[in-house]
Amino acid sequence: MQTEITSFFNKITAIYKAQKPFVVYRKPNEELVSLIVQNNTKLYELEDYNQQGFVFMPFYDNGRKVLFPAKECSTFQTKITQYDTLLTKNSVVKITNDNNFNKAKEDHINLVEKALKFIKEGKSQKIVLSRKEIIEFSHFNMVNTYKKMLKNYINAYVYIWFHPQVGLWMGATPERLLNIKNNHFKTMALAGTQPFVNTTDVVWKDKELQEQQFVTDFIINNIKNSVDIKEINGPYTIKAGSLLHLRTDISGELIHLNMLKDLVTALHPTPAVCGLPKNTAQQFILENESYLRTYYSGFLGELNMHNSSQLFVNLRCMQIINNCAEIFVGGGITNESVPEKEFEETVSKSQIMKNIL
Ligand SMILES: C=C(O[C@H]1C=CC=C(C(=O)O)[C@@H]1O)C(=O)O
Repeated sequence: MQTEITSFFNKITAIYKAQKPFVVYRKPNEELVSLIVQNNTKLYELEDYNQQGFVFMPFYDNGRKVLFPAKECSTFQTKITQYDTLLTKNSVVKITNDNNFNKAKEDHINLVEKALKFIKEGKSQKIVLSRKEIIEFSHFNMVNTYKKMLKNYINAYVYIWFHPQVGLWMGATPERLLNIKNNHFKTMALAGTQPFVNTTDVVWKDKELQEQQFVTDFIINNIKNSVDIKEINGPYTIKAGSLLHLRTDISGELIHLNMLKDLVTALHPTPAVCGLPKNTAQQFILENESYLRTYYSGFLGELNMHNSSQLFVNLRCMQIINNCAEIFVGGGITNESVPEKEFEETVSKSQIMKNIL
């Protein structure tokens, strides 16, 4: 078993060295780790939602929607039950210096204040604002970093995704966008954050309860005419690394089978990563965040594979560029937000990625 796992990880290293497009992923609370390797280096763009394969989708509609088509790919799988035996050698990390930290703090607080003014003028109810933190390291070991992510974030969707024309992304996301199997669907509203301190039995403030309710209401309102919602369960507290979030599960049945595109369009981007109203918030983000999100807060996953589609929102993620990790972190701003606290929340979120580097 151990040799099988070792050769699985050696394969990933070899494929990356050969610069072939690939994705390796493990779904939340599962043992199976899947590796999909595209047999050529072409960049295929998703043309319609009936295609089969693995999608990597941007936050903005104008970004490249990448598909690893099933018919151009080979799949390998392994089961990992014992995480303790996985090697966890450290990468050597240089921590960002204080000047960068202070500048990042000032910039983020200014951005949150601008959004707060916009919200208080009645132009929006919620805007999710993010920033990019750059960590420089002298040595990076992709596979060991991934092993640490697998081990530490059992209830997350943990992946590495690579295409030579797009780059190398890694993440451990707690948020499912959509799961469709036959005529059943499930999705979730995930928002609100506080640090995990020994217990999940915590009290949530009105700000977090409201920002999460915005997401639940948005999802229900946007899908209720095209699906039969059978169950709404929540909000309840979940642990994601060193943080807690509020989550509501929403599931039910599709009215007809060919609904994937309609549902994805109705859901993405939810107010968990964008805001309300959707277009106003997205415009605000585009005009005011000082960088382009590209694939952060987009989504990824299996499309029409094994009779199901399982898509996850790309959060708690980073892009590796040369000897740097660019870590993407954001949080929901409502009229009750305190700018300094919002910055601290992004610091806690980036720590989740830093812990495994
Ligand atoms: C936008 C992010 O998180 C979302 C998911 C959970 C909690 C969130 C929050 O409390 O703001 C965000 O909506 C991120 O991690 O970058």
